[in-house]
Amino acid sequence: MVQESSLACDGVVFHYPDTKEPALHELTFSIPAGSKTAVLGHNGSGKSTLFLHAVGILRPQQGTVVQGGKALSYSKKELAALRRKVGLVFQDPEQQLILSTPLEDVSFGLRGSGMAEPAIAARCREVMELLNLTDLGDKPIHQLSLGQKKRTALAGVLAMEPELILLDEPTSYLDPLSETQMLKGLEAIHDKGTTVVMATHDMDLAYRWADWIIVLEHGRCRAAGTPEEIFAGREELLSIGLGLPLLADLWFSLPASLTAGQSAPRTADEFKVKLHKLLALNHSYS
Ligand SMILES: Nc1ncnc2c1ncn2[C@@H]1O[C@H](COP(=O)(O)OP(=O)(O)OP(=O)(O)O)[C@@H](O)[C@H]1O
Repeated sequence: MVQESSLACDGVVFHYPDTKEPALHELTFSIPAGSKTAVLGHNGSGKSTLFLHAVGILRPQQGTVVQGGKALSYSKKELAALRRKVGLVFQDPEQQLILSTPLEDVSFGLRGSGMAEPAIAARCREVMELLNLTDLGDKPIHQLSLGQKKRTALAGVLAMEPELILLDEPTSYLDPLSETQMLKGLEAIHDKGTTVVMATHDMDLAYRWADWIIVLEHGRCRAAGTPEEIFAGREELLSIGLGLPLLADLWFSLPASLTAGQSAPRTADEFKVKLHKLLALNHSYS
């Protein structure tokens, strides 16, 4: 069965003015609809440039961007529809937050969509509760911490209920509690059928969170697949040059005779269960 794609690129080339190398270099990949996709890649590999193409802020000089099965044509009407369907959360919340308080900012897009005031209030309440922002609704944005600002920027995008949400480094600089709150919000929107795509340098997060992974290198797609395929072994991981997730590193450091034929565990709990089984099995043969 061919899996429906939420976002795809076919041979996309994009060169910023006055730069030597293209930022996107015949980039081709597909992100399955309904997936939780992590986009991995070194600094400068093209992740942010790709996201700007996905929302139509940048337009490829060659190739096509496909959203919901349709190649973008960049007509005014289509771009307006695209921005309702695809939400982008910037790495730096300062680029996104434009009003004075979280409540004003989160309701801004909804007001623009012509929604009635009681429905706007209910939607804002729901997303702010989901991201633990309820008590901060009227606080001046410039007094919020970075984690609170990042969650406010996400709330503004979630309120619009996009089909596809793209997040550029959503958990960078967050403490563990803020990261958990952010991931809880993403889980809730994913459960409703939204495709969630995040660019991240956090290999441990990508490893435990994603169900589809894309690896960019110099603006090209170096690898794409399920975490099991991408993180199939130490050599593959090292050849991608992005470092090993801790759990995969520990798993692959066990004797191969013990782990043969088994996929590496993706959460600490899964790791403990697999390890206990291996130890029990090994003990019964000794
Ligand atoms: N506005 C710009 N003008 C010129 N070059 C740019 C611009 N924005 C990005 N680039 C270049 O395009 C390439 C891809 O950058 P991009 O920001 O997409 O990478 P990234 O993978 O998101 O990086 P990071 O992990 O550091 O956020 C880099 O070589 C970068 O220097």
